[in-house]
Amino acid sequence: MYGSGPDLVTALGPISLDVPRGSFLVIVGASGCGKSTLLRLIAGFEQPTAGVVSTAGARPVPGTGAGIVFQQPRLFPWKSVGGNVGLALRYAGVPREERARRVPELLQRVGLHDVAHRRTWQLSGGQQQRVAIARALAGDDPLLLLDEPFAALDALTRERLQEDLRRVSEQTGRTSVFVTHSVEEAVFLGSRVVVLTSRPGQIALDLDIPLPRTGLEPDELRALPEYAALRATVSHAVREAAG
Ligand SMILES: Nc1ncnc2c1ncn2[C@@H]1O[C@H](COP(=O)(O)OP(=O)(O)OP(=O)(O)O)[C@@H](O)[C@H]1O
Repeated sequence: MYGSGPDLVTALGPISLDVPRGSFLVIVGASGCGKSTLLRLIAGFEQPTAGVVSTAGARPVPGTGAGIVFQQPRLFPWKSVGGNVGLALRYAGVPREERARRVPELLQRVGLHDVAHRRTWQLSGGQQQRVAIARALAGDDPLLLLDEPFAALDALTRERLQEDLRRVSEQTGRTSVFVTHSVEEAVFLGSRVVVLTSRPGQIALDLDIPLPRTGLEPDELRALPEYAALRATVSHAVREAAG
């Protein structure tokens, strides 16, 4: 709950979710249903009014244990692309020599190895969001939290970033929680999709996405009949949940 008295807002209803290590959970729901609140609870930025949140068996401590990517990349404009990633490594306590080795590695992962020396404001929106993802991966935190990271991007860039994030999540084995409005994005990225009802958000659908995580090209995956069926199921649940 937020606020009090006449300003009281119950953002989320009772929610019980267990996210196994290594899974990719996508939370979908209408605007204002509490998706970001749920993510902020997991990150430890908010405390639940009732109930318990625990990550890796302990109460989440803000700023530790999770790499976070927001809708806007929030990069440091006075630093180069590599400098932004290097700073995240420094905050994570990585020594200088190791930082020099790991910055190019992380940039390679998100397809930005050739722009390491550019200023971040010289990059496109999609490239900036790639830097934000590299930065979130830098801490080696087991958890990756992403709050509508691709919402501000054009459709083609968004698709590319979804494809790269799916690959990176497989390669790094991070446990990911990703918030979106997009059913398409949810089914493509998630190993599991949870649809929330409108506020106060509760679980309307909790669906495993048993699609192959490796071995298929993105277009092959999107062309599978099972893909279309899952998309239809989630889409139906989103419409029902919005009331
Ligand atoms: N700090 C706050 N103080 C008061 N109310 C808040 C606060 N943060 C969120 N809310 C309210 O809680 C509800 C859920 O907000 P939240 O941002 O979690 O929803 P959301 O599903 O992420 O929305 P969107 O998809 O539009 O980003 C909304 O009604 C919002 O106005």
